[in-house]
Amino acid sequence: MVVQRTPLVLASASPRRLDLLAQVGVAPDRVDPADIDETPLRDETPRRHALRLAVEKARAVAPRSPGAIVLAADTVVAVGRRILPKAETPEQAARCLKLLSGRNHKVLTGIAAIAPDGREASRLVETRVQFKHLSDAEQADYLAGGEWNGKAGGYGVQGVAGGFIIDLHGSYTSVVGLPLYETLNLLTGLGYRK
Ligand SMILES: Cc1cn([C@H]2C[C@H](O)[C@@H](COP(=O)(O)OP(=O)(O)OP(=O)(O)O)O2)c(=O)[nH]c1=O
Repeated sequence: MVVQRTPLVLASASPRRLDLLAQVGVAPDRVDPADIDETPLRDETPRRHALRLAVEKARAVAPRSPGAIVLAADTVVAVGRRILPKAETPEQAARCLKLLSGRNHKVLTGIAAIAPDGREASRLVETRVQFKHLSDAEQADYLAGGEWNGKAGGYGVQGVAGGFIIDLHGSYTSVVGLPLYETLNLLTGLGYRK
C-alpha cells in the first residue's frame, strides 16, 4: 500500500520563510499568502499579537486548501509593549532604527499550522536582541541600502544589520521569520512527512 504524504501549503508572501524551509529540506507544495488585517488590537501585547496573526493567517487560507497542512507565521519587533511597524517607508524605517539603536528589543514570531482534519497547533517564540549604538551616518547608510523594506522593525538580521547585533538570545531563524526547530516540531506533530 502506498501511503500518500500530506501536501503542505505555506500561507506566506515572505521569501525568507520559503528559503528557511528549503534550508531544512521542506518544500511547500503551494504558496498561498493570506491577506488579513494586521493592525494590533487595543492593549494587545506583542506576544498575543504575533500569535493571533499567525493563527488568523492559517485560518484564512485553510478553507481553500482542503487535504493540506497549512502553515503560517507572523514576526513582530517590540520595544517593551510597543509594537514596531513593518517598515514600508524610509521614514518608518528611520524611526525604528532610532528606537532600536543602543538598546535591547524582542522579536516575537508566532507560528500556526492547521491539519486537514481541522486540528490546529501554534507556538510563540521569543528572542531578545541587543543592538549597538548606531551613529547618524550608520543609520543614513542603512536607510539608503533599502534592506529595511517590508521587514518588521525596519531591519533584517540576515543582511547588513547582522553587524549591528551585539547579542541575540533565542532563535536566529525566528528573527528572520520562521523558527525552524519549533516549526518542524509543529509540522511533525500534525503528521507532516518530508
Ligand atoms: C526582524 C526581521 C524581520 N524580517 C521579516 C520577516 C517577515 O517577512 C517580515 C515580518 O512581516 P510578517 O507580517 O511576519 O510577514 P510578511 O508580511 O513578510 O509575509 P506574510 O504575512 O505573508 O507571512 O519581516 C526579516 O526578514 N529579518 C529580520 O531580521
